[in-house]
Amino acid sequence: MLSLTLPSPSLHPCARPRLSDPPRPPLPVVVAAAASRRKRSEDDYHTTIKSLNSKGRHTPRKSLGQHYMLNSSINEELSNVAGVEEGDVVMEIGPGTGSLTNVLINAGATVIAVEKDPHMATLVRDRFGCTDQLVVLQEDFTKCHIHSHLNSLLENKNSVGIKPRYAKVVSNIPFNISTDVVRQLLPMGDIFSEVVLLLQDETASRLADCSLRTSEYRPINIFVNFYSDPEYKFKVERTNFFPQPNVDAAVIRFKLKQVLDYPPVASPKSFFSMVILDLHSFHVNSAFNGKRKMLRRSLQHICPSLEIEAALKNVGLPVTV
Ligand SMILES: C[S@@+](CC[C@H](N)C(=O)[O-])C[C@H]1O[C@@H](n2cnc3c(N)ncnc32)[C@H](O)[C@@H]1O
Repeated sequence: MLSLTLPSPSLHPCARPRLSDPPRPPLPVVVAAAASRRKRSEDDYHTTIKSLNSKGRHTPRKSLGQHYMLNSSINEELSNVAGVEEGDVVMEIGPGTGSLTNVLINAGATVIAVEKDPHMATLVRDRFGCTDQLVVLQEDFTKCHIHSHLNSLLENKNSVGIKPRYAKVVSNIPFNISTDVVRQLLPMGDIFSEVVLLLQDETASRLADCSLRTSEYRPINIFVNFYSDPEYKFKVERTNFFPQPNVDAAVIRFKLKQVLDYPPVASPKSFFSMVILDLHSFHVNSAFNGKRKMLRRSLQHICPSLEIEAALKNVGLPVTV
């Protein structure tokens, strides 16, 4: 005969002690924290599909880049690449069914998850209902006030003495907001130490592997290298997602620089106005506009050619460069 054994209530993370329970000796802080967190099991193909089929909506939304991760070892790797550990604060963009969220929580992090789709926000909230390790914000990340959300969480951690000085970002993001995410997060070295993203493979290589003085080096590379040290970590085949996208993905890590480590420019704003026209779209102007033009001509909208020539001489470049 099949017999089902219910887990002991005292093992459940939400279980409260009963009056009839015998008194327990106090646990050391680290052990107590780990014990209060029962490891939730890994997500695989079946759990992800089951979770998507729950609550009556089945079809992933293309407009929101909903390609769900089916391979929990890739989620583990994402967390490892960011070195997520007990007490960390991690921001996750687009938790979806919560498969990566689960890994981050199991690693001991407090997760602040920003999900645009109200259906998925409810799903992930319900999944982790009783934990204090998760805050779900139903918001569009590209319009989110990250500093205000993060600062209060980091301050709370600080007050109990286990504040990591910086938070981390670990996310499998919709490919269509990659540029927005990079533009928004990389200048935030004051609150994040690293940003680990699962992006379209081609985008990840373009952001991490381009070297100066090659034709692939674009304005966005100047931006990325100004604010961070990027590193392409590994490729993720498209077969790991549901529904399967038309392209492969890859994990990239950006180690964010502190303000003191930025290249020495008078102000980042005026520097970027010289090399890039529009930081929102990375449309080019200025130095990148017309690579065959002389700089003294293409930068004329910033200051007179004579001043540009003097500046070029000052750094040892020919005035016709
Ligand atoms: C590629 S799926 C990843 C889901 C989940 N993290 C996983 O690995 O299976 C992207 C998720 O981001 C959400 N999303 C799309 N656009 C968003 C935005 N602008 N802000 C926040 N979340 C967004 C989608 O609803 C979806 O849940």
